[in-house]
Amino acid sequence: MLSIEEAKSRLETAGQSHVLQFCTELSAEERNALLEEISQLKPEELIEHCRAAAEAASRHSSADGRLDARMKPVPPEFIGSVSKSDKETLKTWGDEGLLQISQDKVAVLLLAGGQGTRLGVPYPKGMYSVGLPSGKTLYQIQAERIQKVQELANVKHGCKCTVPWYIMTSEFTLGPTEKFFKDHQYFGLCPSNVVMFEQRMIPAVGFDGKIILEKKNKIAMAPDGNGGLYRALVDNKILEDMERRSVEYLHVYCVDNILVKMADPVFIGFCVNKGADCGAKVVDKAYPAEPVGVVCRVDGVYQVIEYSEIQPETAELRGPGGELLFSAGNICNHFFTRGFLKEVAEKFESQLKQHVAIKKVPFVDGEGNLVKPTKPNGIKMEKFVFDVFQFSKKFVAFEVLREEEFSPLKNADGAPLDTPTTARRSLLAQHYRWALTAGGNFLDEQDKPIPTKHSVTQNEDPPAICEISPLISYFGEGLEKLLNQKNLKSPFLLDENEAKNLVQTT
Ligand SMILES: CC(=O)N[C@H]1[C@@H](OP(=O)(O)OP(=O)(O)OC[C@H]2O[C@@H](n3ccc(=O)[nH]c3=O)[C@H](O)[C@@H]2O)O[C@H](CO)[C@@H](O)[C@@H]1O
Repeated sequence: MLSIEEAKSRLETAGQSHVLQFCTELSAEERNALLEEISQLKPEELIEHCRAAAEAASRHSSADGRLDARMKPVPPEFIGSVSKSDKETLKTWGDEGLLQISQDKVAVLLLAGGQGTRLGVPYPKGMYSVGLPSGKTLYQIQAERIQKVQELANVKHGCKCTVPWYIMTSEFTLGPTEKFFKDHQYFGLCPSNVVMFEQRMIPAVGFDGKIILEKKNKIAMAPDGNGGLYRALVDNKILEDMERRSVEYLHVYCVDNILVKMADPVFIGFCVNKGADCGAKVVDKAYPAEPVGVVCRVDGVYQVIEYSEIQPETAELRGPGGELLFSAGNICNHFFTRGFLKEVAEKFESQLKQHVAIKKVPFVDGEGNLVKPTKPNGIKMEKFVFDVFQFSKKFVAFEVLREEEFSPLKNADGAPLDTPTTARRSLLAQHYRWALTAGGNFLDEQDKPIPTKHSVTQNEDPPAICEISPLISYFGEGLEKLLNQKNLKSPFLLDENEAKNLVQTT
């Protein structure tokens, strides 16, 4: 640990002496906590960080840094598409993906270091349960999809493969996430195949370039954005771990999409077949202001322009047929080869753009009183996971169906969109469709047939409640032998026990 003198000189060099202004009032324990935080901050990096933050904030308010004028849509022929591909092609990609999975070459990597401020729960988002009949949390659903995709590859190729699960956490999420997994016996996965690691935290800075103190002995720190992944991979020697396990392909995804297809064989197979080193799943944007980034080209280079950084006029632009010009909505599902990640981590990480968020950051004033600002007073700097696309030698985009693959949980119930209710409904609507396609008939509590509805929106519950465990079906496969011509009483929960019952009654 640093001594007070060392901390003083470090902070003086960086022009941040005020961080120790309450030092004499602190207990030994409180002082040590502050010294520990200061010891994490390297003086050169700190100087650069505070300078860049203040500069970025002044640029932020001007229009200079905007890319809108240079944005071009991704040409349609460069986007692979689920809806525009025939069954045979989709099967070829899916088979390729399962082959790679069977050879232990595929891993998933979850970005779970965010604070989930909009949802407003005091624990990591993955621990959230959206109120499904099974009560499953997002983490449990994801874990079970990993088990199922392993099983699909095992059955097809007669192997016993592993899809390791890397989970990037932050100071906010590591402890509770670890505990949650332990308390739930890793949801049936082998603990050694679930690798949690922590991203870095960086200080929030005021408009004057000074670090903000959130308590007398605590710097206001925030995770360095999901693009902090690349530094975290190096800090925690994750690329070496991947190499040891012979992992070549990574499916990187964000925590809150209840429909996420873990290690999606079709996406992996598509990217591998195209020889891509980097790829992104996209959906057609639902409406111009939808809070999703758009995949586009700027000066011929692929990149995502985040929803917070695009002008509303640009988002509204339409093509000749009335369709949105920038319609390739980023769903934060990325494909990377290990080789590409290594190159980024070794050569390009320092070139990643710093994105600026101007926020209200609670702080202690000169007298030590806690102030909750009513106006934004602080700058948080973040890197974004997709900012590495520009370094790709072969980038591909893959358009998937929203109703099958994207329903994010961002807001608390009461908000119009992306809530626990919309997430639950999306999953139940999907399982309802799968059950109907498999030939099931739904009955109500009085054993009366429930009329079929072929299109269910996010604003309503499906006419019958049906939840299918990921351990039974990954993308709707294998249900016909269980459900064809069966009467299913709503609410119907198809888990392993129910599957056994159904087999016995066939
Ligand atoms: C920067 C980024 O990817 N933005 C995408 C993200 O936006 P959005 O603004 O929704 O991004 P979130 O803040 O939810 O973060 C996305 C993911 O990154 C994780 N996270 C975030 C911050 C951090 O420091 N560490 C960390 O691991 C979060 O836990 C989450 O799993 O998802 C949308 C789809 O739902 C996309 O359209 C956006 O383009």
